[in-house]
Amino acid sequence: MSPSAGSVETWLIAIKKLQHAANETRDRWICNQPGERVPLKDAVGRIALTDCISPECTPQFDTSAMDGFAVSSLATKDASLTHPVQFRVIGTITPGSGCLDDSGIAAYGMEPCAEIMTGGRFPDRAGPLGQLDACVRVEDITIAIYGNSNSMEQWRSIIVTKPVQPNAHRRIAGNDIQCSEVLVKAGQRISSSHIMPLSSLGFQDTEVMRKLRVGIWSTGNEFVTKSASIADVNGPFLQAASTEYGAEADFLGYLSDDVQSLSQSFHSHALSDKWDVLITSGAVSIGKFDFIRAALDGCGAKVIFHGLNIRPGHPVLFALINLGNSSLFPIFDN
Ligand SMILES: Nc1nc2c(c(=O)[nH]1)N[C@H]1C(S)=C(S)[C@@H](COP(=O)(O)OP(=O)(O)OC[C@H]3O[C@@H](n4cnc5c(N)ncnc54)[C@H](O)[C@@H]3O)O[C@H]1N2
Ligand code: MOO
Repeated sequence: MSPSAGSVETWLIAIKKLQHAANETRDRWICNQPGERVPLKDAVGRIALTDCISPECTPQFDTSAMDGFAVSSLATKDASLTHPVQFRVIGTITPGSGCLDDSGIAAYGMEPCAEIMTGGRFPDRAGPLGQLDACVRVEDITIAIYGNSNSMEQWRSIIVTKPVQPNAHRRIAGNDIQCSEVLVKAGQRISSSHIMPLSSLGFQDTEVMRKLRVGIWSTGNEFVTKSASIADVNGPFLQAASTEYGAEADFLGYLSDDVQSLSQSFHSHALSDKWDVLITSGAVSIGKFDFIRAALDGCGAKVIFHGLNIRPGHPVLFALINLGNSSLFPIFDN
């Protein structure tokens, strides 16, 4: 059957048929193939084989969103320029430094505060007026230094002249990622934006499906015999586009305009199971030398569509060959 005006399908219907065939092939076969483990740096563009589940929450504990001082917000509720509140600095917390080191440091009757850097763990400490629950930014306070700079007696205090809101600049544990959250779903294409959450939870590699293997031919005696100076543009393009979409692409060479040899090439390549998808360009219209359809019919392929109401690309054809597992998807050229 040639792609006559009566047999053409709409683009939308063709895409649905294509997706249906692709989903069936994936569910029936590709998902059951063994995957491979790749380091995160090589995972972008690959399809996740399994769900990546967060083993814990991040941040694991409350952290500061600003560089400043952890104070009791309650102690600042009446703070003003005329009634400043003073806190004594009892230590410094940096990211990774863990809990506040409290070896002998005391506030000596004054409200305590802890210097805290962005990403530092909120101290589990309370002063007389309550828990050090909020961070006041370093630019919002005044620092006073007491004592002799040459002696161990030196100590610092901060002066707060405005109320600090409860939990100000405090990132709550689990705010970024919850425990058991799905970071990447099986079947999802991994993008660079997945790498940060995966890294933050200690993933160094991930399990992905093996790459789809695509075999590509260009057809036409003009390429086989090199009789004319016509450059093959579809072959290089289809390899590049397949690679861009995450496949492993092999260029299989040039096919001549001959039904028998076309049919034989399809048969042997589909049977080999070396490729998941075979793509041809050319010989798919209704010209005297357009033998793709006859060759496919000759090797028992099931044509899903041949001819769409689009221009350019009207004679495009999609077929499934069930000899091995390959789908054959010849496309037009012009
Ligand atoms: N008092 C103020 N504090 C902050 C202000 C501000 O205006 N006033 N701005 C905040 C904003 S906004 C940002 S953004 C951060 C920028 O901080 P830095 O670029 O100086 O980064 P660090 O302080 O070194 O680190 C912050 C945090 O990020 C963690 N970190 C750093 N590198 C990595 C890495 N490669 N992988 C994972 N995590 C990393 C680090 O351990 C800290 O936890 O400043 C705010 N503070
Ligand atoms: O510059 Mo910061 O990124 O607002 O958090």
